[in-house]
Amino acid sequence: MVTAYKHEPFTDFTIEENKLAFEEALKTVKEELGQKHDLLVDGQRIRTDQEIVSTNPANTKQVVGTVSKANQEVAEKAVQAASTAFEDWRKWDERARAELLFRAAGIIRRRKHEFSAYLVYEVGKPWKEADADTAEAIDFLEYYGRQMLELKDGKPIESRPGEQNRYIYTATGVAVVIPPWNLAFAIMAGTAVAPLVTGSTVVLKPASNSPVIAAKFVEVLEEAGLPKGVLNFVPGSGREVGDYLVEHPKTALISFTGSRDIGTRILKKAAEIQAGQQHLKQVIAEMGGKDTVVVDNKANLETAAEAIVVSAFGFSGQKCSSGSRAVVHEDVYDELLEMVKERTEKLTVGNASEENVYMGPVVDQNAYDKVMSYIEIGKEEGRLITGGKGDNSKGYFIDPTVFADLAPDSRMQREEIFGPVVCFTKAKDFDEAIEIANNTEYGLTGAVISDNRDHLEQAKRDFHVGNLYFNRNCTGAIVGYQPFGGFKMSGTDSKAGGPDYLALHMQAKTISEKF
Ligand SMILES: NC(=O)c1ccc[n+]([C@@H]2O[C@H](COP(=O)([O-])OP(=O)(O)OC[C@H]3O[C@@H](n4cnc5c(N)ncnc54)[C@H](O)[C@@H]3O)[C@@H](O)[C@H]2O)c1
Ligand SMILES: N[C@@H](CCC=O)C(=O)O
Repeated sequence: MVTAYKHEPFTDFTIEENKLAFEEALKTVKEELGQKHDLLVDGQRIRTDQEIVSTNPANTKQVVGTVSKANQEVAEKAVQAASTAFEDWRKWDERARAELLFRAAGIIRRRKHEFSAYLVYEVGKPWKEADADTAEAIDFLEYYGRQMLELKDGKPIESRPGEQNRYIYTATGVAVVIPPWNLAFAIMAGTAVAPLVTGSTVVLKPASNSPVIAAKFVEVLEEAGLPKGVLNFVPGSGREVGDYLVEHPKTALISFTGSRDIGTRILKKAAEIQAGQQHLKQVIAEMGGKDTVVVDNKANLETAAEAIVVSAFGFSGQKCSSGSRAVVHEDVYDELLEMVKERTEKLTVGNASEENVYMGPVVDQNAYDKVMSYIEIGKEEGRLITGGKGDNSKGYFIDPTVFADLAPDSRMQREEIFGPVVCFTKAKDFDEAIEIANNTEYGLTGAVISDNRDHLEQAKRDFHVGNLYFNRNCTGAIVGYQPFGGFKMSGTDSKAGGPDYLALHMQAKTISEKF
């Protein structure tokens, strides 16, 4: 019997003991930084001459680790190993596969601060964000393990006298898993273990900004007892290794999380039938967002200001769920803008390894350049209220930035910026606010701050997003509580951390027997 699923609690760093424990973990991990991490193919560790050097975005001189880099030859071996291992792994008892996930969750829970400390150094996560990322990784392991136990006997269907019918789920085959760097632990771990627990084998190509945390996770799975070939770890270039894995005729399932451009490229490539391919590839693609906080005229403005600031600036706006747009009723627009400005100016920006830093850096030079160029566009399209400055002398720091008076169809209000920038647009009434909120090609998350029940009901019906929140921020979905995934160009709406997610990784089989 397993206990009922409950999400992993977040660490309260105001408790001295927790704060000291985290500082200790940061110190220990700092001493470990710079290690070399190998590829893993068919249970064999491989060290290559070519390496990915992972550095701390808050202090670019600090090397977090170097990770061997796969090429197409290694990728080929990884697919072949996964294909061979599949024949045995798919026959494992579902309970044994689920228990492996529970063991891995236990290992991570015991070393929770160590993993969070790696996230602080590798992607510049402030303490709380790093802690939440690790907690979510644990949640995915615990939740998907339990989901597999629920699905292991299939789902009930009707039988008739003399005829017994069954509906069961079977494993798919070789799964290629391509995660992003932003929820560097949670999404990487969650998207890797979902196919694993269903009996598929995995080739994991981590994001190049966060390969060290992925290498640490692979070690955990080995320690938990994962057999050789079942998970193969091949960090490498997206174009070279990513494309190769996606196109491979033995790839049966692709689980991608990342940008719209790469996601749509993968969907297209996966649809092309390769020589020797005998199946259609299943694709899960969770992509970008342009997420809106809508504020009504009858609303608690304290709640609204808090929701806008948390949604926009948590992890420096580098979440697909980040609320980069505020669409506000004209009656409360000026007052709310002033409240958001005040709150924003109180936020602390700095090296995420220090306590009480609200916002760390953005992840790399490309991200820095991209966000700074959007800030220039913002100055032309709107009115700069606060922020707007960056400093990349030591790390990639950008001030939390607020723009006002953006046209609904401006570039700032349509394109994903993926940085600490929020843009205000005025709406004459609630109907117009929802219309503006829906006017992007994305449909991932959204929030409505309103005390008007009719308007909340209207938003349920008409606000076209996969994750809709009322009277709170639009980030921070919790596994098992707020299954996550978007509409439109935000993806295939797979709802990670939800009851339907595992089924997307399997093939349903109907078995009918006459007596
Ligand atoms: N919807 C979601 O659940 C969700 C969650 C997190 C992030 N995101 C989105 O991810 C993006 C940020 O992450 P990112 O910068 O890592 O995205 P990205 O698209 O640049 O990269 C994602 C992954 O794809 C790989 N990749 C790159 N080129 C490839 C190719 N040609 N073939 C195969 N793989 C390739 C990368 O190496 C990385 O592992 C944002 O758009 C964000 O909104 C979405
Ligand atoms: N699931 C996360 C976002 C993942 C994308 O970056 C959230 O709900 O904030």
